[in-house]
Amino acid sequence: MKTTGGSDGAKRRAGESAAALVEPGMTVGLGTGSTAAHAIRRLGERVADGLDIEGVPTSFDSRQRARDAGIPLRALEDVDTIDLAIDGADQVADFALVKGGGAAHAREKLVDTAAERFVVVVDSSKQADVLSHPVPVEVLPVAHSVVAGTVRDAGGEPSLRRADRKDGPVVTDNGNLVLDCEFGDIAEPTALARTLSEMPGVVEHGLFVGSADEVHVGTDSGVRVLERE
Ligand SMILES: O=C(CO)[C@H](O)[C@H](O)COP(=O)(O)O
Repeated sequence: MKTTGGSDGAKRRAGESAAALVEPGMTVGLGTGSTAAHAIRRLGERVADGLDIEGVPTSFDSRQRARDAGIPLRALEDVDTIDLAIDGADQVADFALVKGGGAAHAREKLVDTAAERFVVVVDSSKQADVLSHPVPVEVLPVAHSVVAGTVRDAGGEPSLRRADRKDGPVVTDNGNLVLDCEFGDIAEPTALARTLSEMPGVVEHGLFVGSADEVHVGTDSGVRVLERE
């Protein structure tokens, strides 16, 4: 798993803080990434102590982690309600997020948006006044050149995500490709999200606007909890 952002201790504190919100009987969305992994590990410990929950993974990686942690799982297609989702982010500004550093944002958006309560877990290096992180855009493989052109027309600079340990592109859990799209400062994330969603060939993009209810920010000494009013 790629790791970005701040210290592992800060990520652990954020993940464990969110895991403490889970109550018996809940169906819990399990996010992807190194911070969400701490929440999954902690939930596994609570399950071993008798907590009765079901997890809904957002990726191959989070499913493997949850299995290893001993969390009973349900597939996304078998679930109609999710009580609480815990997921990481690449950048957070005023409850708007850029996600998809692990190329899992399509399923993450399904799970996180469906959840009654969506709790974001980050370390403080992910906080910003204005979003500026490149936006991952998952595209149908045949569409990557066309979408790259459309992104340029919209003022972005796309770059096909390449795999580290393989020649060629990253292929998502859904069999698609990812364009990381640089837009500079994103002053109006809602408008950009709509523009990206309307592009033919786009499966899902990593701008999450209006879905996060809480952000648990891990620091070197504790956790700051931000709640949306
Ligand atoms: O969106 C994601 C995966 O698609 C991750 O949640 C995001 O990349 C943050 O990861 P990490 O906690 O490892 O920094």
